[in-house]
Amino acid sequence: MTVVDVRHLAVGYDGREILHDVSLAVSGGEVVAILGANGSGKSTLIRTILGLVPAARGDIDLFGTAQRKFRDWARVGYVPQRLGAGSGVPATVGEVVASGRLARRGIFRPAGTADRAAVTAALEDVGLLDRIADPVSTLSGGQQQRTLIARALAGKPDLLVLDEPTAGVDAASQEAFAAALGRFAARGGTILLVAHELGPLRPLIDRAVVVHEGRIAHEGVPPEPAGHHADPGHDHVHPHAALEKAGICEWAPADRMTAG
Ligand SMILES: Nc1ncnc2c1ncn2[C@@H]1O[C@H](COP(=O)(O)OP(=O)(O)OP(=O)(O)O)[C@@H](O)[C@H]1O
Repeated sequence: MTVVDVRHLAVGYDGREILHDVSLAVSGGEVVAILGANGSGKSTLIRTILGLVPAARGDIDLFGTAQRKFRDWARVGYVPQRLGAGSGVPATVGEVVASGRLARRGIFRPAGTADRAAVTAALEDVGLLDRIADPVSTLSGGQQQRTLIARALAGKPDLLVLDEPTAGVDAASQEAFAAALGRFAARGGTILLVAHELGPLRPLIDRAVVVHEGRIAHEGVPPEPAGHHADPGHDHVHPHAALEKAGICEWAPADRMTAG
């Protein structure tokens, strides 16, 4: 079953077109990474898929239903770029994760046993159960990101959409994050994620889609790990030239890899 089907999508802001004729299909159980340089339109693509940004042209289907008629949003979990450092959110980790249950239970019905169990399981999954009562503001950036994935997992979605989940996140959190996503994928979940660098997520990725200047420039296996490109005999003439052009080859100097 095709979980996300995007056809000939064009999107713009204030009359300036950002995405031009983008088509992308994600099958059930697939893990797809959207790669590309800063400003290429990756976030715009997933935000349009989620209905957060209107499309100028083209069609989007979710789980076989036209997005404008789609109502089953509980099947979709979204992990945004980050909570925002110093946003002063007074909520506890447990409350943030519990908010991921709202689409499942409805705002006016109190949380039940299933909701509490889902919150506990999701926090356990990302290794933060011991922080359930702590204010999120006391967590590190990486732990806050893990709280956001726990919030999405608590809703028991079939599709997880993540925007740069590991950008600027400490190594321990990246590993915990990758493990939680791996378990979600192993249960048959579908993942669509935006990334600059795949890092520990690489083994999970079935397919990489490279967005360059608002178009899909390349689609296929994820780019080679840094070690291969760092080989002194490596002449940089390789099938991933499109990736290099898009500025996302992972061996690129760090100063060209500014996090978005
Ligand atoms: N709400 C908005 N209003 C106007 N322009 C926007 C808006 N959001 C994004 N843009 C512009 O659209 C272009 C694509 O942005 P987008 O965030 O989709 O890129 P990206 O590939 O996700 O970049 P990054 O890796 O930096 O997050 C950029 O030029 C950006 O400035």
